[in-house]
Amino acid sequence: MTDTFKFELLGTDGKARRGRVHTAHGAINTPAFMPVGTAATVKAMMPESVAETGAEILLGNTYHLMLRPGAERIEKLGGLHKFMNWDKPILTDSGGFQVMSLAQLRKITEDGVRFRSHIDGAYYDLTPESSTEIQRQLDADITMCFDECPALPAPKERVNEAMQLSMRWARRSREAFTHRPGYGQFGIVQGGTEKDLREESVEKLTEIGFEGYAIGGLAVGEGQELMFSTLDFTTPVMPTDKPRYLMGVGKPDDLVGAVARGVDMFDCVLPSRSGRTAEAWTRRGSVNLRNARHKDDPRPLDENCTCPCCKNYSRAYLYHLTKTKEILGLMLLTWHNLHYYQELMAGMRTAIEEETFDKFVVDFHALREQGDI
Ligand SMILES: CCOC(=O)Nc1nc2cc3nc(NC)[nH]c3cc2c(=O)[nH]1
Repeated sequence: MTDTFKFELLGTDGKARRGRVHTAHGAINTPAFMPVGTAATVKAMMPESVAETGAEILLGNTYHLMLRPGAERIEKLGGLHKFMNWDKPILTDSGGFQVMSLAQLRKITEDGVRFRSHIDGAYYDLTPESSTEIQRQLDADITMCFDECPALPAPKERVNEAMQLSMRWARRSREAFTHRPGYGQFGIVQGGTEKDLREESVEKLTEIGFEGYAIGGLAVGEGQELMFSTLDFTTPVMPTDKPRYLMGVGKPDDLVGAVARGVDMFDCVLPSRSGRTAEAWTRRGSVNLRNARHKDDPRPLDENCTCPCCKNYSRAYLYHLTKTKEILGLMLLTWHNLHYYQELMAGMRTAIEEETFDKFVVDFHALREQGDI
């Protein structure tokens, strides 16, 4: 536990960074991957199992939790850590992105967003102030600013409008934030794939001052090349003494490329969602367990993986569980995928410490080109 929120930059290798974020509920080694615990659970996983994969922080979704069971209820029950039996750090999103992707009818005004719940159709408002208050009620160690993420491709004018609105909302989010030792708030850089807009957004956010800075507005359909080129001119103008968090990313090769471009933290539903759609991620690429070629295969998913799924179960068994829609299939594949993602992050942390990150990247891609998985 720590009483002050801080980021230690422990080492670098090129633009890749090795660090540690200290929060009220513990430390997070970076580069770090955050499993997504949408409705106060990482689907198909016990929290103890999530911790066993090596995860040191989880992401909670404000939009889902405000609708059900409600932030007040979770606050009364002692906060999200107690509610879901996770005593390590939690980062909550601000709800903005999920409202735009999940809610029915939504109306954006200068004040915030009015929307209808996708659950019961009731009307709700989210503003920078109410989003920040909800995240406080959840007792999030890291609170995110309320922002607007435009879908890409979009005309520069539209991207600029969304960025300027998000910067005004960032100031209101900061003013509504309750400063407590060990708790931090991250600003969210917007600006699409436009260099000048990204630079202006960083300038405006660092003027306000946050404990960390997220890169929003990406992984929204722009493709990996445009995402990487945007990172190439965005991370260099971001503060070096604060964590950088790329939201919603990504596939293993996205993570490796983004760490190489100076990103410290990630979240993505991919490993847990793939665990429920019979897709396993391995160091050699992804494996679809619905494919009949696995029916008689006695090998584990990955001989080199040390997770309970690879240590004790064959592909034939995983294929059987998939075909029969057995719950254990969801559990084992989710566990494996989250374990693999944490192994990938641990490997990158070690490579940066040893200044062998370039070799790590070469080996990472070589294994994936060998095929035969
Ligand atoms: C996780 C904290 O994010 C927020 O509070 N706002 C926000 N969330 C995003 C989530 C995203 N997921 C993806 N791809 C899967 N892209 C995203 C962008 C944002 C964003 O700009 N802003």
